[in-house]
Amino acid sequence: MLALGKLLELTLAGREPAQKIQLTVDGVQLRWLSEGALEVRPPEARDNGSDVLLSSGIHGNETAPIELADRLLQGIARGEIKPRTRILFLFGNPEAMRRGERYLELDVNRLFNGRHEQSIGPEAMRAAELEQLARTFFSVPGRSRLHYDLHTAIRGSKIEQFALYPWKDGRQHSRAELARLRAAGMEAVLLQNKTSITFTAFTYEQLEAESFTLELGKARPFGQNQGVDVSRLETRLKQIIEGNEPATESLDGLKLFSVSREVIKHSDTFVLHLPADVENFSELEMGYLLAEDIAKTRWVIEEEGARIIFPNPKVKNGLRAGILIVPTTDAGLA
Ligand SMILES: O=C(O)CCC(=O)N[C@@H](CCC(=O)O)C(=O)O
Ligand SMILES: [Zn+2]
Repeated sequence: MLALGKLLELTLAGREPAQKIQLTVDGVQLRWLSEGALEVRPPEARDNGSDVLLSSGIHGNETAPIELADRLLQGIARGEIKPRTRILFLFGNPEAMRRGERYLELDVNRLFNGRHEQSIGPEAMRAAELEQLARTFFSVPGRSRLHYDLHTAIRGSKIEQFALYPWKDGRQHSRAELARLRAAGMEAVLLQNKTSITFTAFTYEQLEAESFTLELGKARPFGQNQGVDVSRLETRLKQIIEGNEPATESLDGLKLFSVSREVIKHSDTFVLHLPADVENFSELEMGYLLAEDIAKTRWVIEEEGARIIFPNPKVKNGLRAGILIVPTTDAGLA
């Protein structure tokens, strides 16, 4: 096995490889770019013109996606997976991965689209570096661009695997990409309707990639992910990488949601009226008092069919403490 196929091992050990470029037996180039960052380039004759960014470990304790990326990269390094796409593997927050924590001081996934410029510290610098790595990778004109940012969630979920699709003014969400996600095992997609400061929002809004945050189950430590079934996603990713993806147009069984409101925590007096173990996608009744904050701010459910995802009263002031979502249709898809 090539040393660069062990990017995860290198990253967890905080080591730089002696050799930065290696070739697999069938001529695939692996190039180490920076800590937790490696580019895969197929031989020119095999290149199908697609660029795929696979990020994981943006939150250091979300290990199932990191292990999935590691398996794919090892398969490539051993010559078992034969890529026809360029691929950029990124482990988002190496120091948090080493410590088994979501983040150290700042949530990296709230520092994109320029937000890192308003902060200091290692995570702000890492977000800037990730933006630069993604910008360089997606700078070749005329190629298709796909970004999957792989996560697991803090809590259990009534819908286990789902995607979040960023938004940009004047750009329509793609039905073909949703069909691809359905085939990869996603059960629901949340269609965003405003700009954001996450990694996928950056690559979608600024780099013209088709970008998705994928939630794959509940976050657990390394080696304890038997309960997170990524088999359908893994199969689809291999097919995308090898350029032999079966055609699919079906959205059958895929639930679509849109954002009704983001619940923003404004002060330390913020209170969320939900049990600590509430699951993502839990339904909330009309009239339910969801949260209270400074200056008698009240969040009362006014939407028919409302559900909550990512409820988290512990976020820093000014950040999202949950998303209220409602069912939507496929009417706006391109
Ligand atoms: O379980 C949670 O509360 C958070 C899980 C997670 O990390 N989700 C991502 C979603 C990113 C997006 O909105 O596209 C995050 O919160 O960063
Ligand atoms: Zn995450």
